[in-house]
Amino acid sequence: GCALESITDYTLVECMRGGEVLLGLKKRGLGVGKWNGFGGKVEVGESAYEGAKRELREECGLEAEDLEWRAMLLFTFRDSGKLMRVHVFVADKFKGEPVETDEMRPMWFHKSEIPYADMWADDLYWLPKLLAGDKFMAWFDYMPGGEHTNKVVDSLLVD
Ligand SMILES: Nc1nc(SCCc2ccccc2)c2[nH]cnc2n1
Repeated sequence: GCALESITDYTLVECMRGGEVLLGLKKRGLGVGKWNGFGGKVEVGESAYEGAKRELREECGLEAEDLEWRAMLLFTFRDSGKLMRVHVFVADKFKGEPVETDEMRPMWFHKSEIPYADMWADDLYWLPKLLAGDKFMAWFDYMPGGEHTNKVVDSLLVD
């Protein structure tokens, strides 16, 4: 096995409105060409909560009133030895309309029409749980070929 070099904290915000979820088409960087929630690295000196609000604002201009923490996703990448710890929040109160930026092209999708074929492969395993209102932790282990095995998806009984 390879030693895991380092852990990096990221955020991911799923904005919900009347049965729809706001996704953005990533225009550059990690996950380019995939639809995803809004997020990025947690910066030194900020909390995951503050980082989530900042990334949402930077990536589509939405100002979330309050975010609810709902999941923690661990991604291990065997080829690089990197470990991503992603803090997932849901927002259903926000000001403004989403706008396209050079990072993301935002679009509302009905919960029954999520474009999983154009998203990270693991999203199929955990996004439905999030949309169902669950709180959970999950670990996805990515092999060099890009395949992943879902090691653990564990519902949390926290409130
Ligand atoms: N949905 C989803 N998101 C990510 S990274 C999310 C955090 C991030 C990182 C960098 C830029 C923007 C957002 C994933 N990684 C592996 N599977 C994944 N699924």
